[in-house]
Amino acid sequence: MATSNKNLSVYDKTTIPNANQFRFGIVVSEWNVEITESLAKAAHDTLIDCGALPESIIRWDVPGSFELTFGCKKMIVQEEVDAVIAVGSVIRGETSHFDFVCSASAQGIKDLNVQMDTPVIFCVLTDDTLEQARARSGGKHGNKGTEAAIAAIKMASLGKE
Ligand SMILES: Nc1c(NC[C@H](O)[C@H](O)[C@H](O)CO)[nH]c(=O)[nH]c1=O
Ligand SMILES: CC(=O)[C@@H](O)COP(=O)(O)O
Repeated sequence: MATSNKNLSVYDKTTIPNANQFRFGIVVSEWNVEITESLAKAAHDTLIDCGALPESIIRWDVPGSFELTFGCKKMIVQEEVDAVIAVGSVIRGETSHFDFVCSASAQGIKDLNVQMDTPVIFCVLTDDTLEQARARSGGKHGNKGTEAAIAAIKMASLGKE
């Protein structure tokens, strides 16, 4: 199912564990800051809406999506968090750099989920245009930050019911 058929901001709180028992990390890329700030705000606000305490949400910023892997790993090691949300926006340019940044960030975050015991949520938009990114960070398709926050709560509670 494509994003166009599933609004990223729709969730049913009755199906989501209370987030008040968990600590969350949010690691945010500074590239395409208009997009990443919208994603990060939606993630933060959704965590709060689902019961997370403001003092239980820790935010760090990194230069770009390539650095998300290191930032999330350091967050897991240094802070006692129950889940980390990796926030980025990669937008295609003139060269193949887009492919390498997308692949590296996706593979790096996947590797953290294999190697570490703390879930890392992939909240990285990989778009061909700024219009596509805007549509998925608070536009017509909702906000991927909201989707990521819900995933973070569900993964933090996995096996703890
Ligand atoms: N072009 C984008 C980048 N590029 C920067 C890399 O992520 C990285 O910071 C740099 O190569 C130094 O290691 N990053 C994004 O997040 N989004 C882009 O569109
Ligand atoms: C995703 C990127 O790294 C890209 O935006 C950089 O642009 P370009 O490929 O034109 O150098």
